[in-house]
Amino acid sequence: MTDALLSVDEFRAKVLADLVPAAPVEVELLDALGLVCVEDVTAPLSLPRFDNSAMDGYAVRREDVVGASEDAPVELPVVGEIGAGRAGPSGIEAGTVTKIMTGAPMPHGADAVVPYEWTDRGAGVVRITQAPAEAQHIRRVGGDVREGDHLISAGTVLGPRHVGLLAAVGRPTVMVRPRPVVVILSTGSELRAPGEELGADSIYDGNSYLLAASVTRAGAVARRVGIVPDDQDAFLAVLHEQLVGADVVVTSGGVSQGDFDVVKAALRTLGTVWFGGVAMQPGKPQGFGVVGERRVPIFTLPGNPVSSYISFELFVRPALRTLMGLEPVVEPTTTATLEGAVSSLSGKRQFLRGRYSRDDSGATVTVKPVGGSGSHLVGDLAASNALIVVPEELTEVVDGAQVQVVVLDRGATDG
Ligand SMILES: Nc1nc2c(c(=O)[nH]1)N[C@H]1C(S)=C(S)[C@@H](COP(=O)(O)OP(=O)(O)OC[C@H]3O[C@@H](n4cnc5c(N)ncnc54)[C@H](O)[C@@H]3O)O[C@H]1N2
Ligand code: MOO
Repeated sequence: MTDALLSVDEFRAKVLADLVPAAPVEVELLDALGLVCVEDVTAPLSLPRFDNSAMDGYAVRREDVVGASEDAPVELPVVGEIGAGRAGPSGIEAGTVTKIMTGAPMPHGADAVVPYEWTDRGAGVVRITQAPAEAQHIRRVGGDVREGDHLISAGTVLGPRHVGLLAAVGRPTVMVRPRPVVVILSTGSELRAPGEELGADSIYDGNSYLLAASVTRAGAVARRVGIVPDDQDAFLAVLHEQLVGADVVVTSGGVSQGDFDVVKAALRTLGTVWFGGVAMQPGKPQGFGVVGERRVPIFTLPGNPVSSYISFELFVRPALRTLMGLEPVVEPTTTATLEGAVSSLSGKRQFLRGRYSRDDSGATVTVKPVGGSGSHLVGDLAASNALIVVPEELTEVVDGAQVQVVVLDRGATDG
């Protein structure tokens, strides 16, 4: 790679330049979690749908029980029972009560509810020892949401509470930006699937799992294809087969200077994928472009596991978010005090693994380096929860300095 390196920001801008949010689709409610709603949702009905009881007890006419107390209890005949969703008396006459359960519709004529605790729980005749206030324990129709109310604005990222509200007003589906389907291919003749026998020179394919889990965590759909050997024809055949229904392709490995760097060699023949270096460590060799008739975006991530993961976080994740109509991630996200000194390469943005923590007040944030800078260190990667960012111009950062950290393990909808 003799060409000048792109900066991290230049490469990310290049990746995001032509990406636009995917066309909306209608999905079932649980599939909408974490997705961007593209409709203004209004209430098709009121909540509560009808006046109903907030307590298990008796529906009464307040004027019949107004003087009730421990010293002067009122006794009234019980004319029936209304359970939530179970038919019961639709009204009560003066001088009578009906049992009523929480959520059951108020019968005509009743204007308050006396909870069981203020009575002897009588079945034929009930003894009431406390009078309810006007309309006490009645939940009014439309007291929460009125038919026609604006409930959710287009652009809202749907969380569990939105999903619950949509269901509560009877919506089985909602219009959202869909989850991109991301095909994940690991290349390397040394790779074996977990569970398979290893030869003397083979290793397990961690990357396709690392990337598939990252895709899922980002809210997209991972289609983990697994291992493709270092063979150009085999790689292109699998790629074209997998393009059906794919919105994004992510490969790992085969993009550096090696004699068997299959991804670069194969995709160069297509002429639609850029390969070059980015001024960062880990993650220098990168490729991005489009493949197939539908011009599906493809990321060719470096094979070293830490490089692959960090490249995903910096470039693929913002791309997936863009396709989903979410703001691309803005990093670094937090300033922290470095506990320990670190060194870095001049002219490259370094992303070191760290563990960051906040004190109880949340005011003091510290970050400790975890392991070294080697991009094969998956044990340390798993032990980290943040990336310490050392800017291009620095080669040393002293103990106690303020550094920028990228917080890892964010969900689909947070920054
Ligand atoms: N002469 C040069 N050699 C290398 C350079 C360079 O500039 N000049 N760059 C180095 C850097 S930096 C990186 S990063 C790697 C990237 O190499 P590739 O993308 O071609 O990846 P591979 O060679 O296929 O693999 C690198 C490394 O990662 C292991 N690997 C690959 N795939 C997986 C997987 N799915 N699961 C676990 N581990 C995987 C592979 O066995 C290698 O050890 O190139 C440097 N070399
Ligand atoms: O891009 Mo490499 O990640 O420096 O090992």
